[in-house]
This record gives sequence, structure tokens and C-alpha cells, in this order.
Amino acid sequence: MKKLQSKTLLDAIRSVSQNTFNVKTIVQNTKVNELQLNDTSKKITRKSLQAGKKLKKEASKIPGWYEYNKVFNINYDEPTSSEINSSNHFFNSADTKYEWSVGNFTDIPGEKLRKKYEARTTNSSNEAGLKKKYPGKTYVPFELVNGLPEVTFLGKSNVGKSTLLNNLTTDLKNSALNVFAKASKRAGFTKTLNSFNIGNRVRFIDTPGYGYRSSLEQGDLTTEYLLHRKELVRSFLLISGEQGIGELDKAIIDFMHQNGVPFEIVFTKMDKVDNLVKFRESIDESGLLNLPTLPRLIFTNAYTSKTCSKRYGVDLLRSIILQSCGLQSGLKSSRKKQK
Ligand SMILES: Nc1nc2c(ncn2[C@@H]2O[C@H](COP(=O)(O)OP(=O)(O)OP(=O)(O)O)[C@@H](O)[C@H]2O)c(=O)[nH]1
Ligand SMILES: [Mg+2]
Repeated sequence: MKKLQSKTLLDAIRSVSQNTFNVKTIVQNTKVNELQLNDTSKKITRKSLQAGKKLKKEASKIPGWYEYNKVFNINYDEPTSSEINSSNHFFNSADTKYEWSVGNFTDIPGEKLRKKYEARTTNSSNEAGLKKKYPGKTYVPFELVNGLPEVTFLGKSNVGKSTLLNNLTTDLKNSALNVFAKASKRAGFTKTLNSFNIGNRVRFIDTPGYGYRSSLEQGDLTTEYLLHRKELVRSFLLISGEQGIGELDKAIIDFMHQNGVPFEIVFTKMDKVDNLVKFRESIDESGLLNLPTLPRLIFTNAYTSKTCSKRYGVDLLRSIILQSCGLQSGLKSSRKKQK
């Protein structure tokens, strides 16, 4: 059954992968600090005597589309400002460590061992032998019980997966973006599954983009990961706001829905959406809002280079990621960034 679904997705990829899309150069020259997601209106009132003008100016810069994070998620409670602060603190202080890149599912650390172990335990007569091999209270190898929750970022080539991943793990005061997940103007840049350990609490898995310049093997690898990786707790499907929801995105949503893969949808590059009315209509017409799984729709734009824009929605996404891993308030990273 699962095999069948995986084939359906690959067929969809095959038929859509001919499509090409424009990759526009980003030319933006505003450099400003990220706004806190805290209740800005309250802040303006409280501080109006001293810094009213400045805050009003900042509040008026919040882009119109940011409101969609409320409008399209009425079935979900918004994270509280203390949850937002706590997740910001976690990601800003947690040390992000690149761990591995693989081109084959079985090369993911632990997967070969797991397969071996599972094959052995299906035959109960092997139990005595296993106890001998892995002595102690449990005979499950350490490598298999030491997993962290994993979240993965999916989407078409060039949608901004690597860039968003960098934004999530980087404090804006630290200008060294692009250090961890490599981002590129060239579509089809990421070719492997890449793992990043965030403060020893969660792993982020960057995936190769579907579609333009991606091979079927890359699609296969991601599909296998989605279906079989036990540590995977939530997938975030990225859709470019600029390009809107395409056939391939719908095929992936269908695939995840039918196979019970829990997912949320993240709209990226919202700063590049010219016509918000059209954009909103396209969401209404897409059927996303009628999905029985009711995924969250998260609207974001990333900080893309030293000279390029400010980011919105990143702190909201940070909080949702921790929530989906069962990690939230008061969470401390066990490995901190070096100052
Ligand atoms: N304006 C704007 N540009 C963005 C944003 N996010 C990413 N980009 C740009 O889009 C391009 C592609 O970004 P990547 O992060 O490499 O995209 P990807 O999805 O990882 O691409 P593949 O690895 O090829 O699948 C880069 O030039 C980024 O700078 C955004 O929010 N706004
Ligand atoms: Mg990438």
C-alpha cells in the first residue's frame, strides 16, 4: 500500500518535473532588526511617552500578509508571547551542528543497524543471542535509543528551504547566515538529506527540492525518509508565496495525507507577493482549507543576506516546531553556541 503511494508521488514528480520557473535575483536594501512577535500594540501604548514615534513607525512596517498567520489558523491557539520568547531564546543560544549528509536512506546513521536489529527480533529464538551481544538491562543498541526528534523541510527546488533553516537557527544579531545549510540562487542546489543537530534537542533535516533540476532518486530518497524514518515527528512543506500552490505541491500534500505523515504548510518569500488579494483567493481555491488533517498555514519571509530585508514569521515557526516535538516552555539547549 505504501509502495503504491510512493509510486504515485514519483509519477506526479515525473510529470511535473519538466516545469521550469524563474529565479529572480533578490535586490533589497533595507537592513533593520527583526520585530518581536510580542503584542506590539500593547508595547506602543506602554512606551509611547518615550519612544512612541519609533515604535509606531516599526509597527506600521509589519507587512499586511502577516495577518494571515491569524486569519488562516483559527483552529489553532496562537503561541503566547512567553512561548515565543522561550523558543527564540532556545534557537538563538543553541549550538547548531552539521551532522551528516546522505544520498541513500540506508546510509542514515542507525538505519542499517535498525534493519539488522529488526530482522533479528522478528525471530524470537534469537533473543538469547541478542542479550549476549548487547548486555545490560536492554539489548537495544545505544545508537537506536539515542535518537532525537526530527523535523524535515520539504518543497520544490529553490523555494527557500535552506535559507529558512538558516534563519531558524540564527540570531539576527549574528550576521553569519548561510553557514549551516547552503543556500543558492541556483535551483536544485541541495542534493542530499542533510542533518543538523540543534542544541542536542532536535534535528533539522534539509531535503533536496522536487521539480526543476532534481532527479527521481532525490524524490525517492525523501519519500523513503517520510515513510520509514521513525524519528520524524513533523514535516514542514514549503511553498513559495511568489509562485503559489502548484500541482506538485498538491501531489505531495496528497501523498502525506494518504500515508499519515503529519505536516504543516509554510509559505516562504511572502515579501515577493505583489498581489495579496489574488494570493488569498488562490489559497481559498486551492482546497488547503478543506483538508481533513487541518495543517497549519504559516506565512514567512526570510532574511536572505547581509543587505537583504528583515524576516517575519520565523519566531512563530520556531515555536510551532518546538511544540510539534513536544518541547516548549523553559527548554534549554544542552549545547550552547560559542560566544
Ligand atoms: N526575497 C526572498 N528571497 C528568498 C527567501 N528565501 C529564500 N530566498 C532566496 O531564494 C533562493 C533559493 O533559496 P534556497 O534556500 O537555496 O532554496 P532551496 O529550497 O534550499 O533550494 P534547493 O536546495 O535548490 O531545493 C536564494 O537566492 C535565496 O536567497 C525569502 O524569504 N525572500
Ligand atoms: Mg537547499
